[in-house]
Amino acid sequence: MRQSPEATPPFPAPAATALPLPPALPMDAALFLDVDGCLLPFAPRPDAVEVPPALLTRLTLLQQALGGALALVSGRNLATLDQLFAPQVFAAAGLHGVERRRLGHTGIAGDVPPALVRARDAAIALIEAHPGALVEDKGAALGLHWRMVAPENKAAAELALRAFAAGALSGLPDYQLQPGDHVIELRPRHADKGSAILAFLKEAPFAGRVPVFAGDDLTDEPGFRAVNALGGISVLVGDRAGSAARFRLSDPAAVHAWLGVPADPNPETSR
Ligand SMILES: O=P(O)(O)OC[C@H]1O[C@H](O[C@H]2O[C@H](CO)[C@@H](O)[C@H](O)[C@H]2O)[C@H](O)[C@@H](O)[C@@H]1O
Repeated sequence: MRQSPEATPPFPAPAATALPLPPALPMDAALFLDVDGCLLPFAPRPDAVEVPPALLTRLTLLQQALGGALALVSGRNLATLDQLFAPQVFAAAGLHGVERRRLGHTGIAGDVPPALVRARDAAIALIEAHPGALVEDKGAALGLHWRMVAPENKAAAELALRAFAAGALSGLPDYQLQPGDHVIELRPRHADKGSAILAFLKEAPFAGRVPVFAGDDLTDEPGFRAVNALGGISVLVGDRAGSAARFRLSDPAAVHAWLGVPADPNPETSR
């Protein structure tokens, strides 16, 4: 995976592949799971992902076995997470920790500043010049994607979208850039995945349990640091260098195996 300039550590980082496999999931875990790139393999577009039935069944069983202490912690918004994982409803943090909802509670959606609406409209106009690029309107956050741009045009599209996002940020004082896998996002900066995990851990049924968090991308790093500080289990998915995670799984299929999802007899449908 190519790293964004924002992610470049100031010193050579240990190879991610040197990290050990995580231990078996403790039954007193408070389990926090990133979605894209961790539970689900990447798809060409944000709306092209599907949750395999076996994964949904296993997450539901784990939620029960852990006394409800399982939460999705994602860059997607809560409404999209609920659509993806329907008919199940999980405790969840959305928009990289900005939205948070305990089971049985209603999540609070962030306000959408007018400058973000203007940025969305300008981004929609901009991507006309970059076929394959797309704008993901997440309400209080905005994703600019270039995964589907033709290989020969990808670098130019990435450059243009990153420059556009950096420019739009100047009109959004409470926002920050969130680099991700073939995406740059504008999102509120008052929360992150670490603060969301810490907030869950102050409440039942998460409080007093061993925090466990698996994720793949830069947005997951604050979550890894929060879990590490509490002596929990942080699991990098993939081989991104410079992660604070202490354990590693190679891909979503390995995450499924670790979580106890029965193997798919037809792997093409779940990868
Ligand atoms: O925190 P996550 O649950 O990992 O969400 C991070 C972003 O994931 C989505 O984008 C990524 O996945 C797409 C579907 O596989 C892919 O097409 C895209 O290239 C990836 O960047 C989602 O669309 C974003 O809103 C999330 O912030």
